[in-house]
Amino acid sequence: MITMDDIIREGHPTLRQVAEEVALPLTDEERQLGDDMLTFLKNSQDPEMAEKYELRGGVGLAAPQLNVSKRIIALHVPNNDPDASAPSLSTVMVNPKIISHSVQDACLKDGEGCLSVDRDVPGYVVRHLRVTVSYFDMDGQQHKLKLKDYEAIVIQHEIDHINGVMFFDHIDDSNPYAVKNDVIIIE
Ligand SMILES: CC(C)(C)[C@H](NC(=O)Nc1cc(F)cc(F)c1)C(=O)N(CC(=O)NO)CC1CCCC1
Ligand SMILES: [Zn+2]
Repeated sequence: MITMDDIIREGHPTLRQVAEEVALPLTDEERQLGDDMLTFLKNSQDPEMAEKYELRGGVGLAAPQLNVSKRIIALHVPNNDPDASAPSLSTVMVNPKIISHSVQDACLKDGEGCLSVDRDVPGYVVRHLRVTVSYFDMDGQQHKLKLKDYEAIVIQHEIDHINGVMFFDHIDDSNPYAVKNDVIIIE
């Protein structure tokens, strides 16, 4: 199973590479990797597993964070209302691509962190409020998905990783909380 020891940290060159497109059908190894990535996210959000294996609660993970420079990401975004059983978004995406996005930008009120970054980097990370993403699932089926708000932020953070971009690259160091007039601030 994947633990925090398998996640490479800021400074590792693989985090700055543009990851390779994945040929379809996936090899068994690539399929196993996708499964393991999604399982890590589920484990990280399970209080017992997170405590037992010292996992940081994660909502998204990209293969380059496991030192695998391939365009595979996993997302496991819990549903806002706690009693809803199903998460709002739980999937592995192969060769994900943003095919359109809103003019409207947004950022998380509390800024962002990263499983590969062991320090706090304050500031607003301005992203698109809404995105339309094309991707393949692990069976090779193509999907087109419209996401907004927090889910859109998460997927943009993960797609950045397969392009060698880190969240703090988007922060204006001279004024970390600078926002152009109409950026939606997501609570
Ligand atoms: C870096 C970390 C703080 C662990 C961040 N989690 C998070 O922001 N909140 C969170 C965690 C949960 F488990 C359940 C929940 F509803 C919310 C995260 O997983 N990522 C993913 C990452 O580092 N991917 O490479 C960073 C987030 C910043 C904005 C979107 C993803
Ligand atoms: Zn990250």
